[in-house]
Amino acid sequence: MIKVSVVGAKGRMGSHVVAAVNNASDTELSLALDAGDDLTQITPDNTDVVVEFTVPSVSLNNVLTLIGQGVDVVVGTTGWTDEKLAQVKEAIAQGPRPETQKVFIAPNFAISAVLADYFATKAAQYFESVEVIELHHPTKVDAPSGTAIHTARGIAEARKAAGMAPVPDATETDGGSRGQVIDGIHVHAVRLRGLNAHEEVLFGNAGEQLTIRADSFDRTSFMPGVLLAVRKLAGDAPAGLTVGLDHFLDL
Ligand SMILES: NC(=O)C1=CN([C@@H]2O[C@H](COP(=O)(O)OP(=O)(O)OC[C@H]3O[C@@H](n4cnc5c(N)ncnc54)[C@H](O)[C@@H]3O)[C@@H](O)[C@H]2O)C=CC1
Ligand SMILES: O=C(O)C1=N[C@H](C(=O)O)C[C@H](O)C1
Repeated sequence: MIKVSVVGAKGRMGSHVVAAVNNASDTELSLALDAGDDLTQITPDNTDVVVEFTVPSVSLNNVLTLIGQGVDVVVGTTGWTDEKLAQVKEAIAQGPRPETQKVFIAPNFAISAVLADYFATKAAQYFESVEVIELHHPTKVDAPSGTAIHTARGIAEARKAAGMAPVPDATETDGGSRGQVIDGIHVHAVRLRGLNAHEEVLFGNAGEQLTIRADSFDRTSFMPGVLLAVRKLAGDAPAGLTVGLDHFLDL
C-alpha cells in the first residue's frame, strides 16, 4: 500500500484527493492536513507521497517544508514561476535526500487538458495566429489559470523553434480587452458561475481555423491523473523535479 498524506485536505481539490486515496485499492490515507496544521507531522515513517493542493501564496513554503521532511511530493497548486521552481531544485539539492527526492508539479491532472496542451504545441508551428481562452468557476483566486500559462509557454516555445514571426495584431488602443500577453501569446480568462475548468486554444490562418478545447465538468476528472502521479512517485519516476503529467503518459 502507498501511504499518502494530503495537504489542503479541506479544499475543493484536497477533499476529492482524500476520497480518491480512500477509494483506490493500492493507496491508504495517512494524514489529512489543512491551514494551521504543522506539516512536520509528515515524515517518511507515516508517508510515502504527499499530495499538495492549497493556494499559490503558500504552496512553495509547503513544498520546501516537505522536502526538508524527506518525503516525495505531488503538487497540483498553481502559481509556479521559474524562480519558484529554481528554489525547489535548490531545496532538493540541499535537502536530506538529494539523490532520491522526487517532486512532481502538474498545472493540470485531467487527461483532456494534458492532451489539449500537447496537441496545441504540435499545431503551433502551422498557424499564423493563436490565442488561449481559459474559463473557470468564479471562486478561483488566480488568473490566468496555471494551465493556460503552461499552454501559452508551450506554444511560444514551439513557434520560436519553428522560427515564426510574432502573431499578427494591429491593435493600437487596448484597455485590457486583448488579455494578458505571455511569451507573446494573448491569454484571456473568463470567470462564470456554473463552469468548472475549461480551455480553448484558437489557431488561425487565412481562411481556416482550428479550435482545441478541453472541458473538466467535475473535479473527479483530475483524480486518475493525481493517482497516476502518486503511483509513479512511489515507483519508477525519476528523482528530482518533474513538471507536467505529459511526462507520465505515452505521448
Ligand atoms: N493541477 C490541477 O489539476 C488542478 C489544480 N488546481 C489548483 O489547486 C489549487 C487549489 O484549488 P482548490 O482546491 O479549488 O482551492 P480551495 O481554496 O478549495 O482549497 C485550498 C485549501 O488549501 C488550504 N490551505 C490554505 N493555506 C494552507 C496552508 N498554509 N497549509 C495547508 N493548507 C492550506 C485551504 O484552507 C483550503 O482548504 C489552486 O491553485 C488551483 O488552481 C485546481 C484544480 C485542478
Ligand atoms: O482552480 C481550478 O479550478 C483549476 N486550476 C488549475 C489551473 O489554474 O490551471 C487547473 C484547472 O484548470 C482547474
